[in-house]
Amino acid sequence: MIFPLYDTFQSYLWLVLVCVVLYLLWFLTTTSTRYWQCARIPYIAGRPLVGNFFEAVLMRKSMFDLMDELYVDERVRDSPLFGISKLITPTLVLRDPELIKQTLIKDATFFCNRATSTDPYADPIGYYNLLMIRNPAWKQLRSYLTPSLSLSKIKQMYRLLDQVGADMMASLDALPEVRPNVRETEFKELCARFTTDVIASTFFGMQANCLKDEQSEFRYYGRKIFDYGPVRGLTMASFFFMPELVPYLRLKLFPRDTEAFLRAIIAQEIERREKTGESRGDFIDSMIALKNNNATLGVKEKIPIKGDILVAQAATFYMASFETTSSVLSFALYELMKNPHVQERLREEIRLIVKKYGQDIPYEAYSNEMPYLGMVISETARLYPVLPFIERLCTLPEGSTGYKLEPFHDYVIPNHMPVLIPIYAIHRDPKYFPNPTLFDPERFAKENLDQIQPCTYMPFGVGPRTCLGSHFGTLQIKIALLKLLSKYRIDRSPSSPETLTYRKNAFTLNSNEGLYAQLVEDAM
Ligand code: HEM
Repeated sequence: MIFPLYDTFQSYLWLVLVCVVLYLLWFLTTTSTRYWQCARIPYIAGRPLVGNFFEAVLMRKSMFDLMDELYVDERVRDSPLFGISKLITPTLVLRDPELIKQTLIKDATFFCNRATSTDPYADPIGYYNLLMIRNPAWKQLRSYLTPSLSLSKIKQMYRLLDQVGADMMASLDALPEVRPNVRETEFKELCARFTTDVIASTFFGMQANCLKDEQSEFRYYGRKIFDYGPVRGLTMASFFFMPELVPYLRLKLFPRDTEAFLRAIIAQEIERREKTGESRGDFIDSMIALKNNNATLGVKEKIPIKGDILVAQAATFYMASFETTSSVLSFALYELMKNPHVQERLREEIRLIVKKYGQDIPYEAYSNEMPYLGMVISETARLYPVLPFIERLCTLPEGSTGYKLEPFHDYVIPNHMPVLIPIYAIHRDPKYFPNPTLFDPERFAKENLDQIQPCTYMPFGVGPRTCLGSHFGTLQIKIALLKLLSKYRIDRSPSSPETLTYRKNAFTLNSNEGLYAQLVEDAM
């Protein structure tokens, strides 16, 4: 008699267990939404487990489009800040420029770290670099590396940059003509080859030859960093969505073969210079100096800057420089093709410079004598910022209860909450930039600059953790545009896309369409 009873009891026990597990799962995966229900600010409820990034995780929508949709959602569009869920983590989005200024500039000490992270033990090259490292080591590292991109260093690199610009022109001149004096090219690949050659030549003292050789190793490994197939896409997403789990998954920021390539070439170049005593005053020399001066990172644990930690610096500059710069450059060329009146005005400015200096244009002319060139680049970076958002981690002193947003808001940001600044959406908000999808460089004319509200234009980020290479990147773009437009006019080709859609599996802005155009010889 006892056995049937026991069986029934067992079945109930299983049922209860399943219910408890399901309840725990539900409880865990909806923590974030419950947090926002209790916090008194507008929020957009996410789905259990995936939060508000479901479409991006499934690679159905680009991060740019997704963030833009959240920004204009009617539940939050009148609020200076709102809550979302990054998987199961409550995440704050700041919409209001005053709040952005207050947190990321005035109180930057508490918003200097990025939430995205990797594991210092399994992935030292991915961790010990400016993009990922956290305070206090970030501050030390930034002070070690800032001199490599000072204005005087950039001026020293100018001749090398100019030479890569000449190589780019030679590669265009070598293209077959589709009609007399007309060639066709695709800008994304051209620009990536140009910016990869620049970083190799100026920072590493090497000839990458990407513009001359389609099989160049530098281009091959560079492409692999940003080529997001399903595995690499998920790896990159993990650093952003679940940095806490990254150490257990032993993931790496750089593909393993790219890491091995960089390790080999940097070690070789350092060894060569140490043997020959050659000094070029470039980034590699600064790395050798850091090593020889026994520079360290960290306060309690002092990590010597040598070996993989040196490779990490080179890898970051490689990663942070070529894709960003080539993205803005290729979108600028695309907009110039679509807006012939802007192109003509820019060519007129360039014509005067070429008339004045011939081919030997001094470095200073780029900063002082071509305002319209600067305006075209600024407008491109507004319309096409390379990142969908800037991200930070609220990091307060031990024991602090939270960061008060008063007098702007009575919400208190808890310690360790991720904070996002949706720069793409803000750049396209008609409140700050009327008729926002119109490509209009006049917005950045000297007399109009005071109409741009602080913290509404952030293509290079904001606060002390802003881009270290903004001047260097901008100079590369200026040189490439000047060289190209002084010989060619850019016209539509039958393959030019009319409108652009963005790649769903990329963290940086990249179009699905190839940016094809015709180059019509029209030398000045
Ligand atoms: C037009 C080209 C470029 C654009 C639009 C761009 C944009 C950005 C943005 C949005 C950030 C994040 C800033 C933040 O979180 O507030 C960043 C960070 C960074 N960029 Fe750039 N970048 C460009 C070129 C470069 C170049 C050429 C280099 C180096 C040679 C570079 C090196 C870096 C570094 C090292 C960081 C991390 C800084 C830190 O965390 O301390 N960037 N960049």
